[in-house]
Amino acid sequence: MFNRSLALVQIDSYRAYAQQHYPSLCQPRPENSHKGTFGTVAIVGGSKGMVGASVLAATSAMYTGCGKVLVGLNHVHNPPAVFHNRPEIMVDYAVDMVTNYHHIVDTWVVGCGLSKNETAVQILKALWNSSITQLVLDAGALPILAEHSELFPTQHKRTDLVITPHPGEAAKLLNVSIERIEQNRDWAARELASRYRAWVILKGHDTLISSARGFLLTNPSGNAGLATAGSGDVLAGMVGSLLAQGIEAEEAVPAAVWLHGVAAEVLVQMQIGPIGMLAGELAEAVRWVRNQLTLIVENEEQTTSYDKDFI
Ligand SMILES: NC(=O)C1=CN([C@@H]2O[C@H](COP(=O)(O)OP(=O)(O)OC[C@H]3O[C@@H](n4cnc5c(N)ncnc54)[C@H](O)[C@@H]3O)[C@@H](O)[C@H]2O)[C@@H](O)CC1
Ligand SMILES: Nc1ncnc2c1ncn2[C@@H]1O[C@H](COP(=O)(O)OP(=O)(O)O)[C@@H](O)[C@H]1O
Repeated sequence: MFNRSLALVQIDSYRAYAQQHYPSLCQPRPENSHKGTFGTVAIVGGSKGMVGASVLAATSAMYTGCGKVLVGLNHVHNPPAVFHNRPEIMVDYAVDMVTNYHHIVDTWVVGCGLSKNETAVQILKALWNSSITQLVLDAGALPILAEHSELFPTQHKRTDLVITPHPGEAAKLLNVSIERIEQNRDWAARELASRYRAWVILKGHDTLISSARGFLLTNPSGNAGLATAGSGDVLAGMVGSLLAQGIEAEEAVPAAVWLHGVAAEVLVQMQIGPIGMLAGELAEAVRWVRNQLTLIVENEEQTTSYDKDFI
């Protein structure tokens, strides 16, 4: 049993940091907003046995504040039971989603729980060669990119391409060892950014972010509680969500990584982790932090006292 006593969270320093670096995160919702105001994210993934990854990404996209989320499942026609307590999510077969829904989707997030097979390759190829403007490639999409480079011309015209490799995936993309990546993280992030003309989130302790032009940033937030199954899926959903909300990639990409790390820090402050922290708990903490950042605080010394009821 974890300690359910009232936890104190030092949210004010996070708010001050966000106001300086990620002001869009601090904007309260306009009174006249509607679900279309904050964009639609499509998650493509969830192959047999890994549907949970797509649910985690979709849930975190909604908790991060986008208006609508669709999930396109590879292989599984009927939404599995894991979707039953998430009726907010629109679920369809991935191939149908790519064909029929592209006009309503702002940001596509491909790869969470996606197994490598011919259908997955064709889905990614169709999206890569389409006119969609915002594409986030995570997890299962990355080995496809690495192994079928002939299908994915790097001279694309996409406005925002984001790739989110962990060191194992970066090693495959660059055809080097994981050790080489870990010893040369700056080089790896820049090389991938330049090769794919993409924003790169090179994950792990001290996550590195590279812009397509090679500008590097080391994310200051997070902890080892993030080393848990599905926390990368949560991050992918968050990146897609902030982009779909119309936040420029320059801000949205590092902001998502920072917010993800802050949510993990808040959970530790609440004595939920680092050991045993769950990706689903992380997604809920993201919602709480996101809302806290939008509050206007009159007394800067104030420390927000918060109960663990949001979990
Ligand atoms: N509930 C679910 O459905 C879940 C599905 N997941 C999905 O499972 C798929 C594959 O994930 P797996 O965990 O099996 O395999 P991964 O490809 O994530 O990891 C395979 C190997 O890569 C290396 N590696 C990973 N992270 C590293 C790091 N930070 N530093 C150094 N080496 C590292 C390790 O050797 C690791 O065993 C993804 O599509 C993912 O979305 C996972 O996210 C877990 C949860
Ligand atoms: N020791 C750590 N310190 C900080 N962040 C970590 C640590 N280990 C993992 N993370 C973060 O957790 C996430 C793990 O993502 P990933 O490896 O894709 O896992 P999964 O596939 O299970 O979702 C990444 O955002 C990564 O940066």
